[in-house]
Amino acid sequence: MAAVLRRGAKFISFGSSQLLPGGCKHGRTSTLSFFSSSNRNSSSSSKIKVDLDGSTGIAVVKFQSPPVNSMSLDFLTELSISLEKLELDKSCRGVILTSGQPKIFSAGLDILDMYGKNPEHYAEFWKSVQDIWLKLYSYSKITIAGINGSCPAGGCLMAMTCDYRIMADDPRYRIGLNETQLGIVAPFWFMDTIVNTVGHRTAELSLQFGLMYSPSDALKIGLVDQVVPEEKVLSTATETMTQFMAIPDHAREISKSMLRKPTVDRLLAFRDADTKNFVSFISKDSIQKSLGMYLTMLKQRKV
Ligand SMILES: CCCCC/C=C\C/C=C\C=C\CC(=O)SCCNC(=O)CCNC(=O)[C@H](O)C(C)(C)COP(=O)(O)OP(=O)(O)OC[C@H]1O[C@@H](n2cnc3c(N)ncnc32)[C@H](O)[C@@H]1OP(=O)(O)O
Repeated sequence: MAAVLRRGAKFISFGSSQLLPGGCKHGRTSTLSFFSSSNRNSSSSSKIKVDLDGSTGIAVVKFQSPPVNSMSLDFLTELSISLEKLELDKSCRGVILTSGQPKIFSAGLDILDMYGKNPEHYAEFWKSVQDIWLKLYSYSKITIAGINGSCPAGGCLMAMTCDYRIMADDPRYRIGLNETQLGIVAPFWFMDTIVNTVGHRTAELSLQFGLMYSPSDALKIGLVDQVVPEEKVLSTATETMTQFMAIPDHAREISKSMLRKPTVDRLLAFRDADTKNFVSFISKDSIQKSLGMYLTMLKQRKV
């Protein structure tokens, strides 16, 4: 187990928490680009860039929220709007989710949205997390995650909602649900999602230890479907998308929906209770204290 936890990685410890391997720092500015060809349809909000190629029907949705694409309320709202527009757009058949930030797919939920705020904010934030999961887990179009960097917690959850996951072959990158390492508990629908992805036994170990996997270990347990050199992540995602597109949409869509509906329905049935649970859990003094210490440690650590 220790080998799975630590192999090849330089972890930074704080209390019982382990961080992802460090080493990368990020610029906080980003450059937006626009395509002029009539077959391409680009739009860019501040945190999400969408490039839809009308000739292939493939949209690339790029996260561009420096430094680490953390999923803040703003990020989630912008992503939700972009996904909704693409779902309504008949010229789009598939969406590739990837990152425009170096070395990070997404650092997961933005801890600043879960720290030092009031209960109304926590409830609004949590509903937006539920919303993006519901949208992606029941998305009618094909979704592929091009995981070109580390992908902890909420980042891993988002990748797991996709129909297929391709991860860059860089031993410094990690993916997994590390919530217990932060002293928090992954909600039941995070758990359902990982069980559906890797199976019950692997999910038990993964969740209890808060395991973060290297790309090759993630491939072994089926958390990702393919590992390729980083420069090939997008081209492999496009090739894979073409294979999905060869299947009649209605048959693929109905199959996906039948497989995922029970999991989606479970959150829909308990959505309000789940929000209340989250708000009461995250508002606890002890949890706030842990999150505060974790944030301080994240900001202080220099590698
Ligand atoms: C029984 C009832 C249950 C009810 C349910 C209750 C609770 C469930 C609740 C929550 C579930 C949460 C899921 C989550 O997603 S929590 C978030 C988990 N994410 C992490 O732990 C990742 C932490 N980050 C890292 O390990 C590294 O930052 C990373 C490897 C991603 C990148 O390393 P790098 O060295 O490149 O960059 P850093 O210098 O560490 O970071 C730069 C900058 O960004 C800030 N930051 C990093 N991650 C986050 C984050 N998730 N949110 C907010 N801010 C983040 C970091 O502090 C640095 O800031 P600054 O110093 O530049 O100001």
